[in-house]
Amino acid sequence: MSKISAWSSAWLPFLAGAASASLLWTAIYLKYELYLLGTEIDYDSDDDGEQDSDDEEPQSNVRRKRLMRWPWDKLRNTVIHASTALLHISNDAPDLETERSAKDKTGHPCIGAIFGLDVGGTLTKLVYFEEQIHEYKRTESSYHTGGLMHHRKTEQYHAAASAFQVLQARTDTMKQHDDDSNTDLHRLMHQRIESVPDRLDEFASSYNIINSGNGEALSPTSHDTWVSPGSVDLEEYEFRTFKREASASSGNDYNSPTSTAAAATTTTTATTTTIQQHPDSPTPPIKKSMSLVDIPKSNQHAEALNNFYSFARRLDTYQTAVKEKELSYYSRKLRGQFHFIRFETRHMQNAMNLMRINNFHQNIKEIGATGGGAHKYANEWDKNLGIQMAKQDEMDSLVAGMQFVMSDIVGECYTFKPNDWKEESSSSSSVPTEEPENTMSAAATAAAVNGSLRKTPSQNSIASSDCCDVTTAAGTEQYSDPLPILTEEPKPRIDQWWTSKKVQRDNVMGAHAYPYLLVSIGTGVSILRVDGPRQHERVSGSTIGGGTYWGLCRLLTGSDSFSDVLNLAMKGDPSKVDMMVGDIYGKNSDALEKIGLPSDIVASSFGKLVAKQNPSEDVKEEDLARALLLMVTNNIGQVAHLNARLHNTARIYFVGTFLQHNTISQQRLAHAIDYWSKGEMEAQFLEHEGYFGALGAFLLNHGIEGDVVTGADPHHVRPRSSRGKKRPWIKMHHRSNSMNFTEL
Ligand SMILES: Nc1ncnc2c1ncn2[C@@H]1O[C@H](COP(=O)(O)OP(=O)(O)O)[C@@H](O)[C@H]1O
Ligand SMILES: CC(C)(COP(=O)(O)O)[C@@H](O)C(=O)NCCC(=O)O
Repeated sequence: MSKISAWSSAWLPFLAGAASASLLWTAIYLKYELYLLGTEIDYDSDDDGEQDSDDEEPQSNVRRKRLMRWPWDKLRNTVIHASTALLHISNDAPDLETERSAKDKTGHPCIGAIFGLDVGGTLTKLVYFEEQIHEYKRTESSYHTGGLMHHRKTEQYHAAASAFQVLQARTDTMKQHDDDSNTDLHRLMHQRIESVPDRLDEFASSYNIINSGNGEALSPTSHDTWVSPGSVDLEEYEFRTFKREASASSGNDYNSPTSTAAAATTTTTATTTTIQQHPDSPTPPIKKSMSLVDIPKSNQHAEALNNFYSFARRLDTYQTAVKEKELSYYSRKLRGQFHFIRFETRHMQNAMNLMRINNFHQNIKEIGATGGGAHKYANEWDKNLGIQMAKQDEMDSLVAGMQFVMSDIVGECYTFKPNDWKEESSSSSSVPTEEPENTMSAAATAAAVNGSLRKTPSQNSIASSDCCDVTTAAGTEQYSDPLPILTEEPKPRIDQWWTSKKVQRDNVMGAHAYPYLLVSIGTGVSILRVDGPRQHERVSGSTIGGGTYWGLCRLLTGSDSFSDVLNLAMKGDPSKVDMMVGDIYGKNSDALEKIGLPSDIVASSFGKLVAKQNPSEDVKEEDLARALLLMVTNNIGQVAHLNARLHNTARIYFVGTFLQHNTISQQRLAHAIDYWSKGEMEAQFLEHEGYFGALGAFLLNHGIEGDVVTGADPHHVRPRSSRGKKRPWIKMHHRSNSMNFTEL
């Protein structure tokens, strides 16, 4: 004890002195820190995350401040800027050359294979593919447990799930032109959870689907609740598209991880080794992934992919880009999920910045790309991101993407019919009553997908080629007359079309599908005649397209959102600005009968404004938005109809983002084509209308094309020459709508 007191009396004064000195230093230091912190808040008080101009020549304390900046400050800037996609590439970003050489090194993850890009005049569309591991596991186990029949049944469930989700969500979103509906998302997510393949039976029972287990066709127990795909076509389809690698027959162990990798590297060549599998043949060996898409599976790749997927899942928080969740679908052919994103091309710089700030560019070496912007922006992408655009032809991509979707999704196509339109079939007990467009029930969808809706006799002229299903596609060399003669003259039904209803159409595949006219309404309009898989020609176009409408609307209305403009147009009254035939001739003129024009159709779009003292008097923005929409749409319809006549195509598919959520134009086009063709032609629309280019770029970049895309037997596609006509004039006269007289 005495020893301790002696020790403390000797050391205590020293320890106390040291402690007080350290307290003093700490106080001085803290005061200095607080001073700096105060100055630092002032330093970036505008909170813009940008360095102010006086930073160029910093004072010594400012230099010190910058070193001491709180880490969250930088983080916050990144988050804020990234979330609004307004970030400028910082000067201290990694050197692109270093990144580029890293990408070139073997083994560096390159995830560009999952993308397809379409850079258009107004919008850039991005498609990405998410391979689904669960799916092939399920497929594999279904072979072992339930056999081939069970496998086919599960395929059908899944196809139905995809179709149902897309159709249902789209039907709902069309009620309201809302880009990003959380309600839809919530509902979709709920459905998707239910459709997890591992819980397939619960999923099926939740929709009252009979799972008899004997391979019979699926049938809904209640047509009010579920969509059943046309069972026959799906079963056939299954056998036509089943792929087996050539190496499968050489006894590979498809379950071993090494063979999975080997299989993955050769999957793209599987397109040439399609084997027709008959139901009675022995259970085939199956590889781990049946996806045609070649996505390498190293850990590094998996991590890079996961990074991107989790980013993309959050993408709806970004203002400039929209992820179209209602369009996501599971591809039966490629065994994975497709997702769809778009942003305005004028925000390209921000999009590149966003990729850079999230470091995605480090893992992307090349990307399948199409559209004019794939050429225009190729150098910028290379320079800023080190990403090469693997350019795919715009029209090839469009056709490939469209035909792929039509062979992959049940119920992709639809048209509009006037409300007095009735089904032909008398067995209407199983056919639900259709409801007007925008309220199409699941039941109507179900019947439509089943192909149970029939045309009226006056529509039968095109029914023979229109209502065939995928199964009848291959093997039959029947070419119906594209423009058959009508026995009875259908009456024009102008008024009813304004409340026309959405009617599903079977996806016409194979030889019966051709020829058809494809009208792409993007910024401008391109018109193609399609004669077969990869057999198409751009026959015409029009400068009056979606860009015309949107550009003029920005001038004429105060709106700067396309969906707002569509909402305006819904409320508008075009007769406030359009001059009707009756306005010129008087209401009941006999002369009108002679020239064959009713008095209540438009004689001149916007013509009424000519006669008014003050053109804007009693005219609202919504009237302008509506009249303009009809003007542009009528013009497109007319050009399309004339081209369909010229090129002998009874079916006209209208695609392009101009039509997205744009029921007015779709109804109008359906009416216009029916009216002008006297019922001989039909306008059809597709649920993924704006994304075929991007999807096609993805597919073509993987070499997925031809019969794999279309489901058609190429031997049964009528070659162009078989029509015995060469049409050299097409190239000369119809390629462009904007005449260039000096060249003629
Ligand atoms: N959210 C939107 N923003 C801008 N335009 C839109 C939007 N939604 C639909 N559109 C219409 O779609 C057109 C672009 O269609 P799209 O097929 O993407 O063509 P492109 O490839 O030329 O950009 C626009 O000109 C406009 O009429
Ligand atoms: C030039 C285009 C092919 C570009 O396609 P888009 O981005 O408009 O979808 C298209 O705008 C177009 O075909 N315009 C009409 C040109 C004409 O036929 O006169």
